[in-house]
Amino acid sequence: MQPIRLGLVGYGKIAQDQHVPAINANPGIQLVSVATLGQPCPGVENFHTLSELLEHGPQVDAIAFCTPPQGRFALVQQALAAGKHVLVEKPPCATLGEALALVDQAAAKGVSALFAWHSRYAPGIEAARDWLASRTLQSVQIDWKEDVRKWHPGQTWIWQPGGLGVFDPGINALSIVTHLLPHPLFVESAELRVPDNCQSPIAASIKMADARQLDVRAEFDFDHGHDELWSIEIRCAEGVLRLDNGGALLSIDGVRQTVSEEGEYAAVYRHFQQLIADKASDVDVQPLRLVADSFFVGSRVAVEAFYDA
Ligand SMILES: NC(=O)C1=CN([C@@H]2O[C@H](COP(=O)(O)OP(=O)(O)OC[C@H]3O[C@@H](n4cnc5c(N)ncnc54)[C@H](O)[C@@H]3O)[C@@H](O)[C@H]2O)C=CC1
Ligand SMILES: O=C1O[C@@H]([C@H](O)CO)[C@H](O)[C@H]1O
Repeated sequence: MQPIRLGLVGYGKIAQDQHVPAINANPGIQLVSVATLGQPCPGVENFHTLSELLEHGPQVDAIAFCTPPQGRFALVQQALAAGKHVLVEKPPCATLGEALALVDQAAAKGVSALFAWHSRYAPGIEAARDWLASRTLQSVQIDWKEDVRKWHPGQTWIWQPGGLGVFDPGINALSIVTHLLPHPLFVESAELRVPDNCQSPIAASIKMADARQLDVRAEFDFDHGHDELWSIEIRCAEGVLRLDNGGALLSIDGVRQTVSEEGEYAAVYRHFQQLIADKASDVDVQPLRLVADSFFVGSRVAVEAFYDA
């Protein structure tokens, strides 16, 4: 069977750190071209724009999008209009409306679309989901804290409208809990702490619940120390489940559990391959809805200016 011929748009940090290594390790996918405004990708044909890639590059079956969320909607629409399958990094778009439009447009074109909530593919997630399925949930505590200087060095887009600020990593935690919990969540209140020189928050506290009043709290911090804290603790009547290191580690009542050995992005691309084979899509917008609602109801607290350097 011929490998999927893949184009990629936005050869930046995550494309270099995760996407290209995962693609190169998957014999069923071949990266053939890149469109990017930054440094070119070795070993493939490079272009500055998606239009040039589509018009002058080698034939592609699918396109992966690793650009910032601002402006991504028009790019993905262009790929869908050309009949390409699409894999879209999180968050899928800068707004909920754009994401919902992509869902409809992919279905109308009959191509496969994947909103790549990469944290849902962390090694401990499916084992956690299986354990929780028969448990009585009591409360959820999310602590998602990292250093933006380490994970987004010099990326000014993240502080601009549509860049989400601390919700850029925080949405990963929301993608996990919306995958693990049985009922939809609603934002009850939020506090967004916005630096004087930024358009998006550097920290946030969010209170959520489901229709059965499950108490779900989240603390996000983008100005955390060098050692990340990416943890979710779910207290149940039968015991306490804890995901650490972004879902890579799973413990139940303090006992470490056996988890998958597959990395997040290897699993993302294996899932994309399967969706194309099944002529299906996986385009959940719940995490983005919770972010949008946090911005709707969140109180703003001005905090001191943030400087990357
Ligand atoms: N930095 C990280 O650790 C992670 C980032 N992500 C997500 O991946 C996306 C990208 O993030 P990063 O790679 O960190 O950003 P980045 O700023 O390092 O890379 C973005 C790339 O897109 C290119 N670009 C921008 N507009 C373009 C356009 N119109 N056409 C072609 N290329 C264009 C830029 O030249 C740059 O190379 C974001 O949505 C982010 O949430 C996901 C997981 C981890
Ligand atoms: O999606 C994201 O993940 C974190 C970090 O790379 C941990 O995986 C990053 O801040 C955010 O964009």
